[in-house]
Amino acid sequence: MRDPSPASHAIAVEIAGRRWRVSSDGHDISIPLRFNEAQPTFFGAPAASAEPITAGSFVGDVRHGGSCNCSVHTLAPHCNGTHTECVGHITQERLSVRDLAIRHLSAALLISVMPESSAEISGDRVISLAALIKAIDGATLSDYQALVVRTLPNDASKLTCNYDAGPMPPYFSVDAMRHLVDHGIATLVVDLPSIDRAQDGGKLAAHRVFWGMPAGSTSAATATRQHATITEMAFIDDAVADGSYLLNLQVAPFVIDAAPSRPILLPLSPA
Ligand SMILES: N[C@@H](CC(=O)c1ccccc1NC=O)C(=O)O
Repeated sequence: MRDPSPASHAIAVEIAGRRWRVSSDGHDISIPLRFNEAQPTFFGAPAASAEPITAGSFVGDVRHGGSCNCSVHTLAPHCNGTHTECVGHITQERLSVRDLAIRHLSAALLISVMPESSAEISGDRVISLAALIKAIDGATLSDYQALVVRTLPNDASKLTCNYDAGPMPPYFSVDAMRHLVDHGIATLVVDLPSIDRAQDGGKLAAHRVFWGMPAGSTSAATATRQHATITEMAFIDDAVADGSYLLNLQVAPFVIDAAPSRPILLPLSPA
């Protein structure tokens, strides 16, 4: 039998003119979605649930005598766990993440950010431009197409957090988001339920900046960055070190604005 050690699977890639070695020893940074069980929840959405189908004498549950398991699953992709969204999240045009999330492989920088107290809204914590720059810690953001943001503190409570019950979750300042756009970040992955304040009067200001839209616009024609995607409610275990990765963003092919997704980080080292 061939040696199955990870080193034997090492591959080299060139991304935007830079050569990297890729380790096949990847990290899945999605939250497992356990239907009818503990899961994250946001914005008053019902929990993702599963119900066996019944048809005549058939029941889609082997435990109840069915020949096989077959359920109807109900979920709100934006609210029940890791999902990737496209500009169709905020446009009148019904654009789908299946069509727009076409960047399957990107060079990604993983950073850990400590949100700061908001100067504008007492009690809020924000990823300000200063907090972002501190976390980037001298790395060259424009070498990457993707940014993965782990917010601090980080712990397993993010796997099942009820974001409606606790304090307002942190969110990005518009300045911080402009910085990402100015440096060409097209794929953003965060462990927050939203990059904007959960209750923001419908502004979604950071979302609009990221998709290159003017404030208040709901027209896809105004979006200068239609292929940019935002992945929210990822979970990046502390065992995954800050640094460079190849990001493989796998998204369920739902023809809607957002779908459950599974970002995989494969460690990159300079070749
Ligand atoms: N902040 C918006 C709502 C919002 O952003 C939102 C609502 C439901 C599910 C997801 C949302 N945003 C996610 O990025 C508002 O207050 O109208």
